[in-house]
Amino acid sequence: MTPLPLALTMGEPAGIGGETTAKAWRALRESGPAFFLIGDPAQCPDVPTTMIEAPEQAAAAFATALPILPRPLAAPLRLGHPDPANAPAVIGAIEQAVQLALAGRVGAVVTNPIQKAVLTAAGFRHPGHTEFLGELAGDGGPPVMMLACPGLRVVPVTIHVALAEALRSLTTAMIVEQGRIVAAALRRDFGLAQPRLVIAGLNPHAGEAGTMGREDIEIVAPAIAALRAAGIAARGPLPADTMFTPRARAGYDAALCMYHDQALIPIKTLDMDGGVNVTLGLRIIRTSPDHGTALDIAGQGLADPGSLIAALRLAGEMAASRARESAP
Ligand SMILES: NC(=O)c1ccc[n+]([C@@H]2O[C@H](COP(=O)([O-])OP(=O)(O)OC[C@H]3O[C@@H](n4cnc5c(N)ncnc54)[C@H](O)[C@@H]3O)[C@@H](O)[C@H]2O)c1
Ligand SMILES: N[C@H](C(=O)O)[C@H](O)COP(=O)(O)O
Repeated sequence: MTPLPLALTMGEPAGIGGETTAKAWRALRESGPAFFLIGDPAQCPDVPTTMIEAPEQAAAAFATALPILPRPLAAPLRLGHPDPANAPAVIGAIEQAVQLALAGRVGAVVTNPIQKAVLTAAGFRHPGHTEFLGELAGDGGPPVMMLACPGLRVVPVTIHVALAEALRSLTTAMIVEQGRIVAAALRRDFGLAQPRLVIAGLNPHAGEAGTMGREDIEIVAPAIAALRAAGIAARGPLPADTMFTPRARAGYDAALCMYHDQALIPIKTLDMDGGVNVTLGLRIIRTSPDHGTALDIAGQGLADPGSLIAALRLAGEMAASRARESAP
């Protein structure tokens, strides 16, 4: 059976998404996975494109041209210069991709990066895709952000909030709920029978026995005990400064971190061009490159497509694995 195509959203049209999409199509056109762009043909002027009316037409066209399900831009495309007038198309592409995934017409949603402040200025209420997707396709719990590259998976328990707010909002219950979602996803989608989780401490030296803050004793440690009581292999709180060394990384399958940059600095430093952002805890599969819109290099031919290619490949693998699981 031919796999379902992947829906790739336009992202911020003034960013590098069009360039990396075209480069990814060139890299994957023979091997797959087949995907189509929900976007405007002006985004990809350097590759052959073909307009499709439905996802079902994408696979047959993919080897010879990049299939595009058209969503025209309201304002002319100027690379490096986002126009809020295009925000409805950017948001609409995400909504359309999710609807197609919920209807079982695409295998997964892959998102190109959005320029968050531009969407916010246009009235978008969500700080990122993760939170928006939680609203569109949540599965009863919170959406969970996991970034993955060969040899490292990280999960920021608090995501797109100011650091002061992250510290205020962190609770034992959040860590436990996300730990459960991560363990279940690693079993289901990543083939790990008994995933090993580590939990970062919040404070320097994981609080140094309470002498550098009591959060690790009062918030983080009880979460680890609860996860262990639920049969999940979890340990910590670990001092965050040493838990990403090669030796330490060999001892776990995913690291839960207490705030955004604690998780994302190590993985982007290790593998900016190969890391993939996966949203767990949804009713659909969603992946994304780990980088942003890179407005500073848009239109210069410098954008590395590696992370988008990795995101498309991982989405294809996850979709194939779920299709096998649900086959009679
Ligand atoms: N999934 C997403 O939608 C997503 C992810 C991350 C950031 N963003 C958004 O992107 C915007 C810009 O964010 P930022 O500047 O912090 O990060 P960024 O990843 O866009 O850029 C950081 C630096 O890395 C470079 N870079 C990024 N991707 C590259 C690539 N593929 N090839 C070569 N160089 C690359 C850029 O030129 C820049 O110098 C913000 O609005 C942010 O919120 C969106
Ligand atoms: N926090 C992510 C990062 O820095 O890479 C990024 O902003 C993506 O978030 P969404 O997938 O929620 O848009």
